[in-house]
Amino acid sequence: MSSKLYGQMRASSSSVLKRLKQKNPWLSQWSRSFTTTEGHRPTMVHKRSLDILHDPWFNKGTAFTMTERDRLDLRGLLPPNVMSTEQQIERFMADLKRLEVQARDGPSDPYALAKWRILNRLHDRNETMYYNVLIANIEEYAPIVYTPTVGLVCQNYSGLFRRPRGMYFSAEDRGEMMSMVYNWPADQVDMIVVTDGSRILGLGDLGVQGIGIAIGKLDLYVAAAGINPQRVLPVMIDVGTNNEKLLKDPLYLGLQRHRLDGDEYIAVVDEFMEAVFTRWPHVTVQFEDFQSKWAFKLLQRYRTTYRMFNDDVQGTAGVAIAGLLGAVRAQGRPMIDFPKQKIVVAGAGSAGIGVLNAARKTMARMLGNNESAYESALRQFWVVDANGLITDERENIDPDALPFARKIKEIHRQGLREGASLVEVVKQVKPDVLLGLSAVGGLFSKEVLEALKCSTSTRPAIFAMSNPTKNAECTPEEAFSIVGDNIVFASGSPFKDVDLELQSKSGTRSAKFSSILGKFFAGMPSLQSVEINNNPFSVIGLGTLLSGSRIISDGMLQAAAECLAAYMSEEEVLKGVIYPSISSIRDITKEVAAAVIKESIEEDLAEGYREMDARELQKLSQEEILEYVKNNMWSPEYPTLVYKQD
Ligand SMILES: NC(=O)C1=CN([C@@H]2O[C@H](COP(=O)(O)OP(=O)(O)OC[C@H]3O[C@@H](n4cnc5c(N)ncnc54)[C@H](O)[C@@H]3O)[C@@H](O)[C@H]2O)C=CC1
Ligand SMILES: CC(=O)C(=O)O
Ligand SMILES: [Mg+2]
Repeated sequence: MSSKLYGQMRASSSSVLKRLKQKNPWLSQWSRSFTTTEGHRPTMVHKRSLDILHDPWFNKGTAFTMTERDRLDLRGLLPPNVMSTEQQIERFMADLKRLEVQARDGPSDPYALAKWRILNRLHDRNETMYYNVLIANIEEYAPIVYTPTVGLVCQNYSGLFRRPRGMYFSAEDRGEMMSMVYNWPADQVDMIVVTDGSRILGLGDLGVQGIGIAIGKLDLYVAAAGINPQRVLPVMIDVGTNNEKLLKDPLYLGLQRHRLDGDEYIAVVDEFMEAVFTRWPHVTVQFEDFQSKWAFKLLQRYRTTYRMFNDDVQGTAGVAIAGLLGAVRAQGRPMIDFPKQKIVVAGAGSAGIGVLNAARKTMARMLGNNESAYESALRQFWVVDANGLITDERENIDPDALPFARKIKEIHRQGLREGASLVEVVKQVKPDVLLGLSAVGGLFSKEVLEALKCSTSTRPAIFAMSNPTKNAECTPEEAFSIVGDNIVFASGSPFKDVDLELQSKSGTRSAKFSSILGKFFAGMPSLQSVEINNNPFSVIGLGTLLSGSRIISDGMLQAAAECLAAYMSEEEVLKGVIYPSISSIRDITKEVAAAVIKESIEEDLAEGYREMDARELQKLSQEEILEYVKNNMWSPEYPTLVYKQD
């Protein structure tokens, strides 16, 4: 193509772009956040021709310039019109939006799986564009790539599986993992999310199909925490499944045998950990959706030797603490009043116990951080599991739940008993907070919510944290319509906006609730409803990576929680808005990651990252740490590609 003709094409594409922007204001917003790569150092690739088009890390599709097409032997392999990134996204979005004409209602969206498929295909062919689409539309598509749709994806994975993503280590690979790990093409991996598929969201054992959760979480980490997608690795450890349906399913993709247990199970996970830390010594490994039986054991086993954390135990706890402190502030009280809160927790699994341990620790610190503070904090919790209220009369009590078992004498004085039902407990305790991590949809029934109306709090808080949407303990609509509008509400999965006719003293008014993705970067309420989800804790990964911390300490997790808690202004919190909007997720990430780095420096755990060694890190001021984080957050931009022979 002559340079004149090429120049005309560029000019015409810029006028097309202008017209597109007039028609679609969101495009202008997108292009502001998309910085040009002109003048940047080119990226060397060892591939040419079709190999590049088939590589999602390097593929730009129709956006390859004519000079690049010549340089990389792509000429003739693409339609001749060179498109701008804006045009590419416009074309893609037009396709995706076709499904949305009658489907604007989030979780019950009948096209959710179709949207996931379209996005997944884009992910397979062009990662840069995929993350541009996700970042620019995070509120809308986080519920597709993550909860609730990711749950549906995992349940249907055998049918949806097309191109493999991530790595699979199975019980059959024992003895081979140290070499297998070198089959992954990237020399650098910063973040691994690993699952054994034994407890996927609230959906139970989904075996190998649980890989979807590791993929979905990492998608958000890239979009929200600015982790480089070329350096993330979703992993499935397939030790079999105890899901009888999958064991009989001829289309099931995993090992069709019952799960390994005991020492055999540990040997597989040990081998995996050794292999990945041998090849990538600086990686952070996040354990996700392991059944509680293993979640705590593996955390104890590895946390002082490897850079790892368990998101369901520790990430959930961090975000819940931020929310619980926010709920105290929403009552117009100082955070230091947290140890006075009466908290009923439904669910004593990996997530529930993780939250309880962290809440106990936070209260104890506020009460003096001594033994008696730890003891007296325990009086603030009532824990209900599948067998009712847990007391010291319970037989075969899970050791992790043991500290929270109430003394039977004390409980009798409160008019309760071992195994008391949730509604009985709420009636007698009149709690400030009712928190659900039970995986039982509708557990906060009309009766339970009616009982909460007698709460002694000026503003009771309801955290219906179970996922996906159908497992939420109650909906915001139920909570607000039964308990009243003077509550704080947060959910684990997003709920569609609802207009409620709320009876208030001033008459009937309409309230709009919206929820967004919480845990990692919780909620985006327009009134009091918000999503609370451990997602903000991908930031732990970013903070750990950039500090080069040897391990992830309790202090680093606490620093992240406190930073998240302090993020909201007094005015917002008094309105019941206790978590920031997901649309500000990258800004929150920066702040929280900086807090994690600072803590790791203070605890003398930081060893530095790339050119920033430990000594340099220690010299950084607060502003410089923020700048350092910002400069190291990945953004989706096409690099200029230059071919280099191997
Ligand atoms: N929003 C968030 O950030 C997070 C949400 N979760 C969700 O929390 C739920 C639980 O996760 P895990 O603790 O790992 O599961 P788990 O299976 O380890 O624990 C579930 C607990 O709920 C209890 N339970 C069952 N039926 C109950 C009932 N009728 N009343 C009271 N308790 C009952 C069980 O006895 C058990 O203690 C899942 O739905 C998961 O998706 C988990 C992590 C983070
Ligand atoms: C959000 C999450 O980690 C869970 O539901 O398991
Ligand atoms: Mg999880």
